[in-house]
Amino acid sequence: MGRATMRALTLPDPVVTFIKKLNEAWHTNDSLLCVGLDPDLNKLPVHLRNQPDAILQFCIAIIDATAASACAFKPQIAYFAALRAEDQLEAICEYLRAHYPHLPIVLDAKRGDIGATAEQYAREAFERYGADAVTVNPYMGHDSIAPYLEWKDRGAIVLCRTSNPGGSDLQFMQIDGTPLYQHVARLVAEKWNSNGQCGLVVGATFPHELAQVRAIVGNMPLLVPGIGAQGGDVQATVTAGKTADGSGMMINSSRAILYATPDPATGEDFAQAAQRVALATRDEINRYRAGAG
Ligand SMILES: O=c1ccn([C@@H]2O[C@H](COP(=O)(O)O)[C@@H](O)[C@H]2O)c(=O)[nH]1
Repeated sequence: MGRATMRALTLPDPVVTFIKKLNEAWHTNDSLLCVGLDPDLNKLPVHLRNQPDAILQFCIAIIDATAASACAFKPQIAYFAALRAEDQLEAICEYLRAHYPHLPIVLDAKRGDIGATAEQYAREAFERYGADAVTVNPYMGHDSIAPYLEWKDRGAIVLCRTSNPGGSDLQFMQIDGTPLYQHVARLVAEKWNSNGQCGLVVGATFPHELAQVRAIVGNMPLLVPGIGAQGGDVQATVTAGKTADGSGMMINSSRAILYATPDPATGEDFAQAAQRVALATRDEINRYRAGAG
């Protein structure tokens, strides 16, 4: 298990809010790239696959290789839960806090439930994993989000216009002549964000909608998945979603970075390949941040 076995529990500094940490990460690393941690055992290099802590070793190698190019890390909880590897996710979050305390951890869990259950989900994200922010589903309304907002120093990132094609089924429904995703954006910006801790998920696969959301929510941070494996256009994404100072987004890429190795059969150089792609993606994003506005 290497360095991560020696962990003592450290939690995020309560006076450093998610938003402050994210702002500093954008500037310190000159990056809007969020590296997604979606470990799929079948895609891991063969020399790691049969090890009991394969997920942990793989993710730590990816983190060390890409941290200098990233503004955040986004572990997707399903990849860990499906493999009964939540203990490895805990160790990964602990490792991130210990070695890269300036980079926010965004737990992608897309939780949504009644308030009493949401309280437990919030504890899971913020206490168990020590995440700086968690993704949540707005479908059940304000009382299902309120327990996350009680954690004033952490972020709640609300699904708004998701990157998948089927997102249009509901998110494009017209209500009073306006699509539902815009109602969500307005609701979060004007009501739910009273403590300034909210963000929105908007897919890079829909740059037009990304621009619409940016116009509604001002400088609110947006988590933007959909470049890389999903084919979203980087230039269109940055142009549509950046704030006046050329920041405002965590543009996520998972598979394109995690499985960048040219030889998945041996995969010995997977971390180097990930480093190369992360750096190139960060630089490509940065090319379109200049001349912001
Ligand atoms: O609208 C959404 C919301 C979340 N995701 C998540 O982001 C990553 C994308 O992975 P890639 O390999 O870069 O496609 C993944 O964890 C999704 O669950 C999203 O894609 N779209």
